[in-house]
Amino acid sequence: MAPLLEARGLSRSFGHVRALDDASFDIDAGEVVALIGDNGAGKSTLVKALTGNLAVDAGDLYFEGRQVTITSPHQASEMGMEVVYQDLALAPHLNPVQNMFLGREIPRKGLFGSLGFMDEKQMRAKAEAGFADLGGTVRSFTSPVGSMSGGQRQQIAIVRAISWADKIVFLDEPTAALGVVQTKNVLDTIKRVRDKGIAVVLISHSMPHVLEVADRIQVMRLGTRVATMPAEGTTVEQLVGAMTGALDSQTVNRRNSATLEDSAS
Ligand SMILES: Nc1ncnc2c1ncn2[C@@H]1O[C@H](COP(=O)(O)OP(=O)(O)OP(=O)(O)O)[C@@H](O)[C@H]1O
Repeated sequence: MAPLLEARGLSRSFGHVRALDDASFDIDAGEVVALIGDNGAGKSTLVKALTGNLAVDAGDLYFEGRQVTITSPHQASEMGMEVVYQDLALAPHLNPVQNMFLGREIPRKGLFGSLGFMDEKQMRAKAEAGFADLGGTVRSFTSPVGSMSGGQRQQIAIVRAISWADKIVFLDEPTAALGVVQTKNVLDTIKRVRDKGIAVVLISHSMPHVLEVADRIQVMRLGTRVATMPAEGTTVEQLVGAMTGALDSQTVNRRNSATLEDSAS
């Protein structure tokens, strides 16, 4: 069966920097694929190219087996794909329900048709169902999200994304700057998203998190995919080796061990 989303030979340069250099990618429905690579390897650029946020110089995209051109984030949304960026793009003064429907309010039908108001009751019910479904730990639907913890905000952003995306959610460093308990909650949320049949693309620098939650790992180096491996049976040392190019040498040298320490902390 064809992958849900596949990229072949994507290239994109910024001046003399080849951010993507013949890069490939693929993900199946209901699969968690981690995208790893050193700083500047091209992970964010690849996600932008896959979700209509960046035009490529060359390469082809296939969605559910059909060749497609995705020219805007709106088009990606319509196809069932959402991106959760590191800044989460939540409005801090609004509550989780209002954030979930920001820009997508459900109009209330009145005697004279849509009056342009949000149907608060309907939105709240949908939001609560979304959170209950994912077993999230968000306790208040009425407090501003700015008053909530980083882990809760991350979960709100994920629930918002999957409320609108039924095919693929892209998460850019969702556990960065989170504590142990909050990280666990977010990783559990990712697993439940996968269990709903929604594919998850996870950009992460944390190898332990990647190994815990991903089904498959795609390694990028210098703008291209250099390795794809199943998470099961793969070690942090092998991932670091693939990222740095040391895998073939079978030796994890001192520098890699240091990188390992950094990423595991
Ligand atoms: N808009 C841009 N203008 C110029 N150069 C860019 C632009 N976007 C990305 N690049 C360059 O492309 C390369 C790949 O960047 P990208 O952000 O995709 O890497 P990354 O793997 O996501 O890195 P990180 O882990 O640090 O976020 C880098 O050398 C970066 O400086």
